[in-house]
Amino acid sequence: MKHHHRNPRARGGRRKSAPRRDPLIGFEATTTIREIGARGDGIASITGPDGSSIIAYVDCVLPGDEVRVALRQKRGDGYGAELIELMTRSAPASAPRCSHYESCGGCALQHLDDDSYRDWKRQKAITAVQRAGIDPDEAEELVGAVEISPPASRRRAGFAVHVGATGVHVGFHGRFSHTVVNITDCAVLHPDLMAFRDAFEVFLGKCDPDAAKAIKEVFVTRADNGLDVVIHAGVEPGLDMRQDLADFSQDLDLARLSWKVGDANDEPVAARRTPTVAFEGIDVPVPPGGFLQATQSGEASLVNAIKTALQRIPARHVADLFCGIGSFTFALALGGDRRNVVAVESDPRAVRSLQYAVGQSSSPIKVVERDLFRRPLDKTDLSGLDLVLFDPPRAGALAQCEYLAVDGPEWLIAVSCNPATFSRDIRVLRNGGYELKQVVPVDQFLWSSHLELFAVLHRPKSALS
Ligand SMILES: C[S@@+](CC[C@H](N)C(=O)[O-])C[C@H]1O[C@@H](n2cnc3c(N)ncnc32)[C@H](O)[C@@H]1O
Repeated sequence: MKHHHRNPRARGGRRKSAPRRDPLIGFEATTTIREIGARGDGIASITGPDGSSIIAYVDCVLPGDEVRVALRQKRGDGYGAELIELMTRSAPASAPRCSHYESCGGCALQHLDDDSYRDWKRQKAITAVQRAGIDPDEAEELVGAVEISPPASRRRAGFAVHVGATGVHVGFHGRFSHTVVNITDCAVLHPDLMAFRDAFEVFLGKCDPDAAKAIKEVFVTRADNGLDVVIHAGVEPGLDMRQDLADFSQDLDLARLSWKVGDANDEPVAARRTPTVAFEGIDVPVPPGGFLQATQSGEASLVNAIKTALQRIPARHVADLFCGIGSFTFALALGGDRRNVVAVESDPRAVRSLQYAVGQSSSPIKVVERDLFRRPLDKTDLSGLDLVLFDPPRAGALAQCEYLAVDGPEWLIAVSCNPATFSRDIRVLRNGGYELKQVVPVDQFLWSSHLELFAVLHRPKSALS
């Protein structure tokens, strides 16, 4: 299959402007893609000018593709390389699902057909399980089918903003550049987020350009009762901007719009109603920019997996660690039977939101503000628990897992957004006698290389004696 498709966006190998410190930047070569790597890009070896072998990471390619590439930036043990020419396509590729695929850096795997994509994600989960020390056949058996969120379902996004001589740009950063690509269509974001983006671009075009230039990013979360928007800017908004934003919020019926400068707390500029999400029918206020699972269907997959696991876990006393505003807390406390839950979280605003919802609903939940990296639950805290669920940020929960490995309860549920730290943490728990019983891969970041993992672990009481 010959293509000879010259990439129109490739910038060629001889750029005059920026001084080149690394002589390999800009070096061009022809090669064949070996495999798709963990970040979703193609991996190939090229021969450098001195005959040495260099690893190149190339976007939007398939294994077996013959390509001409130019090295653009140092990346780990190799170089991020730009596709200059797709000389031979190895297999039919899926047509791009949006008009920005080649220029926008948001998706890495749109060009895979649906089956290859599903296999790639499942294999990523299997690899993570193997890296926890489990042999390939067992890993293959443990990992279930991938639960993939549908297109147009992502409910939170951060748009980069650039206002300058080239006009107003609201979108995502391009591949190998700091340019903001004005995304006019997107196959992954919920239509409400895209409608906001379009309106915000028009709004900025009408604002005083100097005031608009201060805006760097805008984060949008789709709560159950409207959008929660946080604008990140270099300076405080002036009076005119405040008034314009209040009008804009009213026109778009936004739930809340806040403004944030640096690390300062976000200041609500238009708080028309408190954004809320419902967990097990209980409305929980969402703090500005607060964490939610990226899609509603991903959240539902995780909650279903928890409820299914609870059917065979005889738990009365449960801890929900890194609980956020309670995506799983209410399911643990109220799903099927009532259980006593201790919910632990370090973000004070998330703690206050959850506390408020617990108070309103008289749920059997105690909310504790605590930094679990510095002060993991210890032997005393863990005694009396039947089940601990932990859902840490990307860094994982190493310190907590070290305590669990020694003094943890019979059952654990691990939820992870980072397969690398998942493998490390599960390895620690297995060394403590836990057995991995089940892994469900949940894909909330369609066509990206990200993957969420849900796992159930069990340590028979006899293993401790
Ligand atoms: C991946 S989110 C999960 C939140 C919640 N389980 C959910 O599904 O909505 C990770 C949570 O860990 C919290 N977190 C981060 N570092 C923490 C720490 N050192 N101690 C306790 N919680 C922390 C974050 O604020 C965030 O709410």
